[in-house]
Amino acid sequence: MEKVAIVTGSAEGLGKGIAHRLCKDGFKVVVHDINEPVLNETVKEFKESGFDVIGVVGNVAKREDQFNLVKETVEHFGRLDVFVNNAGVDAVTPFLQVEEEELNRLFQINVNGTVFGTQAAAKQFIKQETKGKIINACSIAGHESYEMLSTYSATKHAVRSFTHSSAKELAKHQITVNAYCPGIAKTKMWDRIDEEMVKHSDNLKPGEAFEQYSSAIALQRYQTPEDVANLVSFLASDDSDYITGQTILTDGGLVYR
Ligand SMILES: NC(=O)C1=CN([C@@H]2O[C@H](COP(=O)(O)OP(=O)(O)OC[C@H]3O[C@@H](n4cnc5c(N)ncnc54)[C@H](O)[C@@H]3O)[C@@H](O)[C@H]2O)C=CC1
Ligand SMILES: CC(=O)C(C)=O
Repeated sequence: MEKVAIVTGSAEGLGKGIAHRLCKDGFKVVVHDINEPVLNETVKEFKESGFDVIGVVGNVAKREDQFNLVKETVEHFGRLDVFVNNAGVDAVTPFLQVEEEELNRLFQINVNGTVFGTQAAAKQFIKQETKGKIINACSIAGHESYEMLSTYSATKHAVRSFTHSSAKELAKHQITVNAYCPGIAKTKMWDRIDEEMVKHSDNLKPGEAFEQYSSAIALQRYQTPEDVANLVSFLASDDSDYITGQTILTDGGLVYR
């Protein structure tokens, strides 16, 4: 029996890399994103590679969209086995200038989105009477708090906490909840972070914030979506069945916990 996985925010970036890897691992995959045109391109590309995928448009911050995502998945593929809460957004702001709009936007997407996704997936696993795997996007910023990234870091600390508490509550249903904590990956997220850090600095040039963060990586290279997907592939596999409530760093040696 082929298993079914959902990856939120997977039209591009780390999510796309994760969805691609799960397809290669033999999963039927639901590619999901708020950005419909890019989502359609990714679904087309995956289908041309022979992968069994569908695309669903939605906003993780909306509870109804998250439950609808699971409903559409089950209607199409008949079941759900893995839910990856990958979608997330960033903000670069000096702490004294952080406004309510930023706090609401980041918490609604990064935290509420993860909670709603976890609830929707767990209810489906319980209904199916099967084990299930929930895998959350945390970050090095869920273990360490960064200057100019205070709201973002707070949301990722919250994701880490929800990973722990939901894992404790859902374990009796044989549902595991774990998180991957990437370091510095050159996706559009880091392009935006670099651009904003330059704006808030007197001496940084474009690319230099990314270079500064990357230069601290022990393995001496920035992260690729494949690096992240390697960990998520393991967390989605039966080999991780005895692991729950863990928020695992995959950062090339940057934050040590
Ligand atoms: N890039 C990095 O270095 C790191 C990224 N992460 C986390 O990994 C995850 C993926 O990051 P990236 O791929 O770098 O980001 P990205 O910005 O490159 O891609 C994010 C994707 O999520 C989608 N998305 C955004 N808001 C959404 C919403 N409300 N509903 C549905 N989809 C939405 C976007 O359209 C985009 O396709 C995020 O949770 C991020 O916080 C964690 C650590 C490091
Ligand atoms: C984007 C991100 O999680 C960091 C801290 O680089």
